[in-house]
Amino acid sequence: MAATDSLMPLDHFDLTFPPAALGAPSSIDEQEALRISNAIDDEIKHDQEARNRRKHREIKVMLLGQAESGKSTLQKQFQLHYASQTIDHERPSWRPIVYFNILKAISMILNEVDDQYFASPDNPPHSSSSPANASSSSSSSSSNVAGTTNSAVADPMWYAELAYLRGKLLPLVASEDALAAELSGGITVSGGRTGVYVRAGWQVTDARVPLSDIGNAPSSRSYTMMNIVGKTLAASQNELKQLWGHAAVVKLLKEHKLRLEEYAAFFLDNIHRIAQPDYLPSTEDILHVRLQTLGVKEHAFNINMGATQYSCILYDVGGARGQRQAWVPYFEDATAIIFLAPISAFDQYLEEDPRTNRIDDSLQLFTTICSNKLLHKATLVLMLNKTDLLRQKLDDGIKVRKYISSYGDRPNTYEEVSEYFRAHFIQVHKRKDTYNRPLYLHFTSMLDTKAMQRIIVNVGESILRTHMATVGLA
Ligand SMILES: Nc1nc2c(ncn2[C@@H]2O[C@H](COP(=O)(O)OP(=O)(O)OP(=O)(O)O)[C@@H](O)[C@H]2O)c(=O)[nH]1
Ligand SMILES: [Mg+2]
Repeated sequence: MAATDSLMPLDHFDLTFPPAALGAPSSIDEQEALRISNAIDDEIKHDQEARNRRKHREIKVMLLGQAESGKSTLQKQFQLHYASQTIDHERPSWRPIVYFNILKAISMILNEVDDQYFASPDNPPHSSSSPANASSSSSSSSSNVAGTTNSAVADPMWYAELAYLRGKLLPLVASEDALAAELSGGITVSGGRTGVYVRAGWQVTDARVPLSDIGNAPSSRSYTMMNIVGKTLAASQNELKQLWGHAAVVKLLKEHKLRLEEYAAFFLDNIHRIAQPDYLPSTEDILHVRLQTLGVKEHAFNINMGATQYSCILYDVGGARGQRQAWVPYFEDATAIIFLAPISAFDQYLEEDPRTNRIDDSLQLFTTICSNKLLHKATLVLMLNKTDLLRQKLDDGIKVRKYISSYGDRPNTYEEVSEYFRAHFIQVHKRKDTYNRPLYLHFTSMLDTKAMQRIIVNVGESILRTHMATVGLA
């Protein structure tokens, strides 16, 4: 019978041992084997605990929101707070991007000037001879904010003045594409209205990793290109200032026929400083720069809380519609989401879909974020951003109800409008967040460094406290 037993298929055997065999080894060798096995088990447990501890000290924060909502600017504010020395290291590499922003602004101004003043064949924009008073209109205002004109028709002198300035500035504008090509490493990406894309690696992606500074390498083509643009900028700075302060341009801005990006006024107001040969971008310059993010960029730094150091990774994403599918793979691991909604954008439409109001897009996007199952463990922080621009637009008399009819007859004041938008976002959170997470909400103006540094500490603490409670360390 024993022979039959041994022929039984193996899976019919139940391997059982008497308890004594486990608890009481019968020989010295077995005792030693058990000791080693227990030691290995302890080691594995210890490793696992260390891994868990490390994991619990790792914070992953995603910055989400539509394009131009201020995500990369917030990332720079984090960098300023937690890794400020890296900003100094990066400074030179921002110089060509500042130049590029300026070239973009000038070409937008000249395009609009052409459309508005030179569209008729009677007024071709070709004259390049210096009119006797080429700068007379412009000298009346050193900044567009201050100077205004309400004349319903163009002053006849403007045509000659604008044509002259246009001719002087054309060489500068002509270098826009070449500089873009250098910055993007020869990759052409359709730029749209904003049109500032640069190759990955130009912008620092990890605040702890030193920048491989293309712009500092004296032999590089980028460096040569940047120097050419810098010299052309220095040579045309007076004409640039005249165009920027010209009554015709002031008029277009005042009538909202010319809409410039946020950075334009700041850089053009500071043109003489930027045109210096030894120009090095200030922190304020870096915060103002517009550089569209492509894909998902990681930025790593450490946060200390009490005696514990947390390693934090910020994921800064491209916010345009075509880029949003790239966010999803990062959701499951996210400790927190900081959602940015620019509430100044009530009178703007998406570049990628000109029928969609930008506030509406932000609300829809926030709805999908609140209800996304992959994000159910993430702490939610909402920043209603660009409050400085909101105030400015309301002070300029732009009416919310013209763009958002449901706003009705409510007063067009900052307090009412900001509260109206806040209520809408809170409502979305209440309705769509089935996990009943708290919502940490802040009104922000991302360029106000003093205020932002306070908010960043506050947000960091909220995220860490919630995280510690979740992983049982509180
Ligand atoms: N005035 C003002 N400008 C801001 C504010 N926040 C951001 N900006 C400016 O808005 C522009 C766009 O900001 P970014 O941080 O590049 O926007 P983003 O969300 O990263 O955009 P994408 O990378 O395209 O998704 C930059 O020129 C910033 O300087 C703000 O609160 N007030
Ligand atoms: Mg960005």
